[in-house]
Amino acid sequence: MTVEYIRYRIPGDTAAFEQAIARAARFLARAPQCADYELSHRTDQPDSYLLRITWAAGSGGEPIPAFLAEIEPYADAIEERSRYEPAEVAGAGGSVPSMYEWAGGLEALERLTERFYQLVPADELVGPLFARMDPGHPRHVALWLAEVFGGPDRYTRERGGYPAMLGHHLGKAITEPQRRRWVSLLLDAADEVGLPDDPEFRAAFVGYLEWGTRLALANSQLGATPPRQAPVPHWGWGVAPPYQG
Ligand code: HEM
Repeated sequence: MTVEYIRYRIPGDTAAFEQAIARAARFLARAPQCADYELSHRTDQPDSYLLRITWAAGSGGEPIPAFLAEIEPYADAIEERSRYEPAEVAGAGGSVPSMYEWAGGLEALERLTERFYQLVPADELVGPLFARMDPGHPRHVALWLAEVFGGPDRYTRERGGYPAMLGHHLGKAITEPQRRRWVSLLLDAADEVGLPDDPEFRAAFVGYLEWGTRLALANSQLGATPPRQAPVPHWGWGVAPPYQG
């Protein structure tokens, strides 16, 4: 993930500038390589603006021609344009903890997946799928969940990110009863290891599991052609944005 900052000084019509950026932003909103964006202006210098664009992990921030065409008239007003990579220090601030923090961090997610993969082998529906499971599997899935729920991006850096995760499911032909059992066993494990059981956390947690397992099922069917490249999804407390094709 990279974050691009574009700092503008607009001596003239700031309303026209904001409208131009709003038009340009429609193209950011539709671009899969854009994870987030925000325009703000300096409190003590209202003609000084900062456009922040967060490029999705693994995307490289490929140019978006329609977006660039809209901001082109303000090219001379750019005072600084630079890209940053997030360092290790990150958080959501004091107001809203990430689901990762709320769950208890990596240690709690590892307890969850360790217990889950103790339950799995004995299960007649999903056990056979995991017969040749890599011994590091519980830890790898914990790293994935950590990244999804707002923790460090270690699955991307250490395990190959979305393409690797997808590769593990391709051709497995997961059935709906297996999917349901997978979710059910994971929730049993969540209760057993004492993951937070408040309504808000569990609603968001189950929301991700439903979404993720339904994708895993679809992607695992013979002949499925899921996207081979995509960022690791980031799941938060609210609802998922609408699927726009
Ligand atoms: C939210 C849903 C899911 C998540 C987050 C998830 C996560 C993962 C991850 C991260 C891996 C790769 C681990 C590694 O890097 O070594 C993996 C592999 C795998 N997953 Fe899933 N998975 C999900 C759903 C499912 C479902 C529903 C099934 C089957 C019922 C399934 C079966 C498997 C199998 C068989 C492997 C390969 C295990 C091995 O042989 O090492 N997954 N999963």
